[in-house]
Order: sequence, then structure tokens, then C-alpha cells
Amino acid sequence: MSSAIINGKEIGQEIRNSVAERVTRLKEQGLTPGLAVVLVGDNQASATYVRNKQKSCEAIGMFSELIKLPEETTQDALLAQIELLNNREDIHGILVQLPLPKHIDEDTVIATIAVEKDVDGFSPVSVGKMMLGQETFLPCTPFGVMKLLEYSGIEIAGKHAVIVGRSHIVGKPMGQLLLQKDATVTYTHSKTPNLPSFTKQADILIAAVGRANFITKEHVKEGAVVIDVGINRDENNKLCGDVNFSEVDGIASHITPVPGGVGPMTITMLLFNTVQAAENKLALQVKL
Ligand SMILES: NC(=O)C1=CN([C@@H]2O[C@H](COP(=O)(O)OP(=O)(O)OC[C@H]3O[C@@H](n4cnc5c(N)ncnc54)[C@H](OP(=O)(O)O)[C@@H]3O)[C@@H](O)[C@H]2O)C=CC1
Ligand SMILES: Nc1nc(=O)c2c([nH]1)NC[C@@H]1CN(c3ccc(C(=O)N[C@@H](CCC(=O)O)C(=O)O)cc3)C=[N+]21
Repeated sequence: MSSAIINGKEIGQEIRNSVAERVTRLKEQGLTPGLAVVLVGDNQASATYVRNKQKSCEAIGMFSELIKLPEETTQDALLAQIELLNNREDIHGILVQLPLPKHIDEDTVIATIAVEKDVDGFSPVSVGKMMLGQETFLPCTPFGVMKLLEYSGIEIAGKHAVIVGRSHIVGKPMGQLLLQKDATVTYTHSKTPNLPSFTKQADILIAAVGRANFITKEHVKEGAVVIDVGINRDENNKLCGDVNFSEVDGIASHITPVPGGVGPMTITMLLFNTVQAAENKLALQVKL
């Protein structure tokens, strides 16, 4: 029997509809949620993602602005741009597209984003709050994965979640969010010996490796839920995930496709966080 497909496009659309309603209510109160996306250099993949983000904003009535800076932009010039955005009344969320050119220090740039506008949830304060279980913007990709699990009725408490990958934007926060929902969490990475011996134990397996078709049937336990975060190009330049879908299909109970799985959820949660940022600002104004 084939695995149940978790449809990120469909679940994402359902969430976007409710976000769109919140946009309408904000506009009635004279506030249009605004997202600024900062893109440095001309990385092809980044440009595509940025376009998707902008289109998605516009589709639900949000304002979006692209700040496109040349590859040779200095770190100081970028920081100055972020300061401008921090101070703008019409911008509620700021996203600096990663990766940045090598001569720019990502940590310094991210730490400059005002925490109330950090809709990616990457700044040290946002990350710290998330670790402490305090209210904050959650990083969009792991947040989107949590929504996929929730909407698919997959139980997390008591389950063994194994994460492959420990990046700051996906793997690490993913484990933290699953832990908060009472999963038992194992992190694996490039220094993990005998990876299948760990992944085979997973009730919930999260692949965030960045290698096409890396997770094969030898990694997956019968009946596991497999979430494929990877966005890669195969040898034919076709979009594919970290999971070898055709091998794992039938072994997993549930599986996310690429495209149409986690990717659309990342953008959905970015819209969600930006609307939340605008609502937070309105609530503050009402108090004053
Ligand atoms: N769908 C979406 O919305 C998004 C998708 N992505 C995609 O997700 C994937 C991961 O992204 P990201 O986390 O940023 O990538 P990184 O390259 O930052 O991290 C990859 C992680 O995988 C680990 N890894 C690499 N090789 C192996 C191996 N052989 N065995 C076990 N672990 C390994 C690395 O370990 P170590 O730490 O030891 O180096 C690292 O922790 C990419 O394909 C990316 O394009 C990313 C963001 C959003
Ligand atoms: N500051 C920052 N925040 C990010 O969230 C961020 C980033 N930098 N840098 C790059 C990664 C990657 N990422 C994706 C978003 C959407 C899709 C997406 O929409 N994917 C579609 C298809 C896309 C296509 O057709 O190319 C899908 O999987 O169905 C993919 C990947 C966000 N990232």
C-alpha cells in the first residue's frame, strides 16, 4: 500500500485563507501588513524564492517590498538598510534572504533586525525565547512542519522524532518545537556514525540534509511519518527532496512530497508571522 501524502499546498492554502481574513480586518482598521524582503546579490535560487514570497503576500492583500542590493554591498551598507526598515511604520516584517555573500557576517546582520519585526524568527532573542517556550516568532520552516503534522492528525507526544540536520534555520529549531510537544528527540548530522541505526528508530523522521534523494528505504521504519524538508536539484535539474520518494513510498505511513510539501508551508508561516507582527503593533497602539 502506498503512503498517505501530506499535501502542503492544500494545508498551506487553508491557513492562508485564515491569514487573508486577518489582513482584511487589519485593513478595516487602517493598517496594511507590510513585509520587506532584502536580497543581496544575484543567487538564482534566492531570486525565485523571493519572487514566490512577494506573489504570496500580494495574493492575500499584504504589502511587500523587495530591497535588492548588489553583490558587492558592504556589511555596513546592509546594516544601514536594515536600520531604515526597523524604523519604517509601513513595514511590520523584515526577511533577509540567506545565504548572504561571503564578505558579510550573517549573525551580525540577523542580530540587527528589530525583534518585533523578525518574522523569520532567526535573531538571537527570538531563538532564545523559542528555547524557553516564550511567545515569539517561530522560524517558518519548522513552524510549517508542526502545522503539517497538526493538520494531518499526527500525534507527537511520546513519539521518537529523529532529525537529520542541525542547521540554525531548520534542524535545530525543528527538534526544539517537537520537544515542546513532548516528543523524544534525537539529532543526527554529518558526524553521526551509522545513520540508519538512528533513523530506523524514528516514528517521525525529519530530513533536512540538503542532498538529493539521500534518505532511502534502509533509513526508514515501517509506518514512520517522513517529512522531507530538502529542496534540491537532481542530475536532470529537476526539483527533488532529501528523501528518495519512490523507495520510501509504501514503507512510511505518511510522507511529504517535493514540491508541494514543506516549501509552501514555509511561505505560509511567513505570511502568518507578518500578519501577527502587524496585529501586535496595532495592539500596542491601542494601549497607548
Ligand atoms: N522547504 C523549505 O522551506 C526549506 C528547505 N530548505 C532545504 O532543506 C535542506 C537543508 O537546509 P539547511 O538546514 O539550510 O542546510 P545546511 O546545509 O545548513 O545543513 C545541512 C545539515 O545536514 C547535515 N548533513 C550533511 N550531510 C550529512 C550526512 N551525510 N549525514 C547526516 N547529516 C548530514 C549537516 O551536518 P553538519 O552540521 O555536521 O554539517 C547539517 O547539519 C536543503 O535542501 C535546503 O534547500 C531549507 C530551508 C527551507
Ligand atoms: N531568510 C531566509 N528565510 C527563509 O525561509 C529561507 C531563506 N532565507 N533562504 C532559502 C530557504 C529556502 N526556502 C524556501 C521557501 C519556499 C520554498 C517553496 O516554495 N518551494 C516550493 C516550490 C518552489 C519551486 O518550484 O522552486 C515547493 O516545495 O513546493 C522552498 C524553499 C526558504 N528559505
